[in-house]
Amino acid sequence: MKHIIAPSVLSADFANLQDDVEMLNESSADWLHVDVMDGVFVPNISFGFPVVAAINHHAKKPLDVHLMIVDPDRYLEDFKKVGAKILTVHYEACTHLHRTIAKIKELGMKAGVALNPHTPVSVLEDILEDVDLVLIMSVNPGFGGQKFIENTYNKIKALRELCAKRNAEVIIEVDGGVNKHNALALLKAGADALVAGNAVFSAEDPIAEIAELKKLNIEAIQA
Ligand SMILES: O=C(CO)[C@H](O)[C@H](O)COP(=O)(O)O
Ligand SMILES: [Fe+2]
Repeated sequence: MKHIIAPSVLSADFANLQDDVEMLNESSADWLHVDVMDGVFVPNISFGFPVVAAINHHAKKPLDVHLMIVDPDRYLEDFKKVGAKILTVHYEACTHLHRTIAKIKELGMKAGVALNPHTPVSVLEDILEDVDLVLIMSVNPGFGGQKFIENTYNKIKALRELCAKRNAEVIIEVDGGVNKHNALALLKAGADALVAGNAVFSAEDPIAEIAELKKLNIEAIQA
């Protein structure tokens, strides 16, 4: 278990992005989660390379880039150039996932694969040894601030079992509707990394909110 907290800048104030990135630098966050949406794979467009580069320019923590785009192979090198340290593609968006994962690692980034809520973890059985991270979507991707899907707990547990069966070490990340009320249960189910957008940025004191999520981590380790 790694116990990583990754606030999602999708919920930041885009007109004052530098302030929010600096706030995250000062916080106990481990990674900055960066959601790239193309308006095709998901029904929303977020931002592209110049914005990711600008975030990276001010960030003192690794960028955990979540690509919600079709045919991500076209842009892997570009995301490396703008500062991605962890690059996650969607299983549903890749025709040759094994090749895509190999290319991400060849470029010197950690390679992740994301699953939509309807996609069972079993589809990853033959790629588990090759990936560094699996991102389980706990909402349908495309927007921040959505309601957490409860079946996520079953998926985390099933993925943990699959990892044990295949003797694979992967970081299990959960993304969507995560907050201080469900975080501990997610960690206990076997999650290593939690993404939180709305919960952090809608809080009166985002730094305290992140600290609270980190504190839950400590409780989980001790449990
Ligand atoms: O990938 C995402 C949406 O597709 C975001 O990372 C996710 O939704 C985080 O936001 P919130 O915590 O507000 O649900
Ligand atoms: Fe995300």
